[in-house]
Amino acid sequence: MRKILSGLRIATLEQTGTPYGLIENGSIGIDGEHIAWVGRDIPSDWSGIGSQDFGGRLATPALIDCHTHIVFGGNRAREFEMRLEGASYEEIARAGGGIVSSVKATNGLSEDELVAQSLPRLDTLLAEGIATIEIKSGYGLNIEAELKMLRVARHLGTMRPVRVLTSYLGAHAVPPEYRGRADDYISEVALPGLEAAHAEGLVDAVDGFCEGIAFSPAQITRVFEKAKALGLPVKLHAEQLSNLGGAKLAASFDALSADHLEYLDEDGAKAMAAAGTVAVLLPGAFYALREERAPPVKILRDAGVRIAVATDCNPGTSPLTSLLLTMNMACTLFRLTVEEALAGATREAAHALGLSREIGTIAPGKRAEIAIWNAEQPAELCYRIGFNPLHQLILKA
Ligand SMILES: O=C(O)CC[C@@H]1NC(=O)NC1=O
Ligand SMILES: [Fe+3]
Repeated sequence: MRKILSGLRIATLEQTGTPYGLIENGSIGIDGEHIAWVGRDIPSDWSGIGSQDFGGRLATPALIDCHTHIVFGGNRAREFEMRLEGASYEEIARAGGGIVSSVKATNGLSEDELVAQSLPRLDTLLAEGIATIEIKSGYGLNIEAELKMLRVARHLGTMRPVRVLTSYLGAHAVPPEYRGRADDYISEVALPGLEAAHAEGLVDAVDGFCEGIAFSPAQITRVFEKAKALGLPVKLHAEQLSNLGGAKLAASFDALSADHLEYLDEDGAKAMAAAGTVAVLLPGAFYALREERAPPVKILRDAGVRIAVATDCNPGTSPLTSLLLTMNMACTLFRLTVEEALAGATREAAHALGLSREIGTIAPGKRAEIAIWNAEQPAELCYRIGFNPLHQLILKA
């Protein structure tokens, strides 16, 4: 089936030299699930095809949230209060709270209950024009529970018109029963869990948390070696609270992305640029933890590192279910330009998921996943705080 979308200001996000790859008063030809053409003039062989006029509205690629932990049970509102009373995120984690408390809440739920608790977060995100989302495990921390989380993520993708990419995050935190024995946890849970998840077709990428309160570069290396042996791409939570060289380690495995990066240095940025590893910035966690050190955006720009932005939706450091607000935070807190923030939630997010051939810009051959906004300027998508101007999400002809 063919269809023409006309009367649009099209922010293609193609890197044409024109800001946003913008096409004024443009049209988009859709053939089935793919874009056939984009431009100001309708090709002659499309003259008899039905056209829908959008009266000058802004069109962008459908949004992509490339870093979320939306599958989890319970909430961490009490920790929010503890932080208001002066406790730090790390103190709470070392005292047995943090990720481990979400593990207890998650492992007490059945697969159906976990789906039911995660679906409202997915629906809230999708309402803002998202067509692709990455969902991590990491709140199970035993083999069966990690598999359950990934099955829930896969199931969510069958319940809504969304593409779900899963990331195995068994190396998220050391559970209490392995306290002081992180290497044993990697040997007895994280690695066999990854093998089992891969065997069941549940894993699209492998992630880890490289931090003093989580896993060392050497322990992450063991997980990444296993991922490599299984032919799986990797990504890494790196340099969030300190610099352990996680970004450089990720780049050495040609990682799809290194995420957070508040403590990234020039050496790490250069390694990321050389490997094509995308910097995924997560302003929700920076905001929620009231961090004072922002990611070194100038170093990333100067090194030529691709920059994506994502919600990092999780119960502890970023209970954020708005990619539009994330884009606003990326501009306001990290000083990204509007074009960088919008590219970060489309084109660059696609690169962070290894999907840049299929999605992330409006161009012939790409998937016909297009967000139409009640807006004219791309900046309207970033400057508002808590307003959703989505008019319509197009997913095929
Ligand atoms: O606190 C949580 O529940 C997750 C925190 C989240 N995970 C991670 O590796 N970094 C984060 O900010
Ligand atoms: Fe995260």
